[in-house]
Amino acid sequence: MTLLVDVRHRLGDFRLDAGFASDGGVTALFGRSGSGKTSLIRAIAGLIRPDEGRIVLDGDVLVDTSRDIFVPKHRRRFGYVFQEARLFPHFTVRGNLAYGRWFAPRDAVSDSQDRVIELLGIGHLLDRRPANLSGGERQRVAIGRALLSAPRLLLMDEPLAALDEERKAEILPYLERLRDETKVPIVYVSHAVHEVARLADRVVLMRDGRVVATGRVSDVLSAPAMNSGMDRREMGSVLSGVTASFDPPHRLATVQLQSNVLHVPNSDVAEGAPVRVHIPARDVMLAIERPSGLSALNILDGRIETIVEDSDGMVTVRVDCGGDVVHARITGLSVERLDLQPGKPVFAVIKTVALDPR
Ligand SMILES: Nc1ncnc2c1ncn2[C@@H]1O[C@H](COP(=O)(O)OP(=O)(O)OP(=O)(O)O)[C@@H](O)[C@H]1O
Repeated sequence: MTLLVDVRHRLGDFRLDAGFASDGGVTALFGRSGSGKTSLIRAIAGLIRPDEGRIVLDGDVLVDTSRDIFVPKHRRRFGYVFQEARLFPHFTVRGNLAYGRWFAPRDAVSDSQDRVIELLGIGHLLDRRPANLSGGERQRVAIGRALLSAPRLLLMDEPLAALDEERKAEILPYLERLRDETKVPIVYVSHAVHEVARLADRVVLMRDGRVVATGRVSDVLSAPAMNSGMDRREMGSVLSGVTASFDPPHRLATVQLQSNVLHVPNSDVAEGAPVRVHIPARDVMLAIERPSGLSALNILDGRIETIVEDSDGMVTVRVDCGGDVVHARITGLSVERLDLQPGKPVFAVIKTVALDPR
């Protein structure tokens, strides 16, 4: 699968001038409110006809303004999941799913209904109407309906934004299964760094209608790329590892990184499963001696690579912990007091609660 997007479009005073390429998996359009994520995904969906540009999926030209090509929305065969589920209130869940299926072309190879129902855990809800579902359940049905239309591409615009934290946590594992167990490529709009860190393969970071960075999650969500488009408080590091063991009584997984291990809470992931851990830089402290008597479970030894001063008086320190890069946001005063400088060995103390398993 190859998706090429390159569009320019004016909306009142706002100018969208953005492009990216994706070769499958989950591509997150990420950025602050008003950066143009929704406008860009609407252009991909065919809900906006761009002033200029091209959109090509697997060689199929959907938009090419120079040749006056614009394939209308209903002929693109994309699934769309919005912030709110938009189910048909008078249909049961079964009826809503059947509606999705009805749109699938006869010759389309789609996941079977049973498979989709199982994947999203909605088998016990089939006879209910949307009014009798929780927000998270409604959203799972909306995703099921979109999947059953055999989409070539699934577009998801802040699908979790309307849900409370508990519902978000409930639905995220289903989105992970969707990513891992179906072949449908996904473009996923979000302004929540944790969600993107967990779900996305690639990130397209947007600001003021433009793409300011694009690449692997671990590269784009780390400082300093984040500086260019995100709230500094959200800066962090994304580390990839493998679950080495799981301790059910304490609900703690041990994650093997390149040369360190991390203890990650609230995770019932299987041993051997790949995991991705997002560590907000503000939740990392630095020490020049190995601390003892601390409640923090994760203390990694490393060496300072760079120290970057931010305009707000805070400092971002990049620490190489045996091949994994961890960023710490600390005060300039701490840098002076501890005499921190590139090359100096340090210990990165990570509040365990800050870790989020993939
Ligand atoms: N039809 C329109 N006419 C004029 N301005 C518009 C129109 N649609 C969007 N905009 C403006 O374009 C900018 C980008 O909006 P967009 O919804 O794409 O951003 P976003 O990154 O998705 O934001 P959010 O996370 O808040 O949804 C905003 O400033 C918005 O006010």
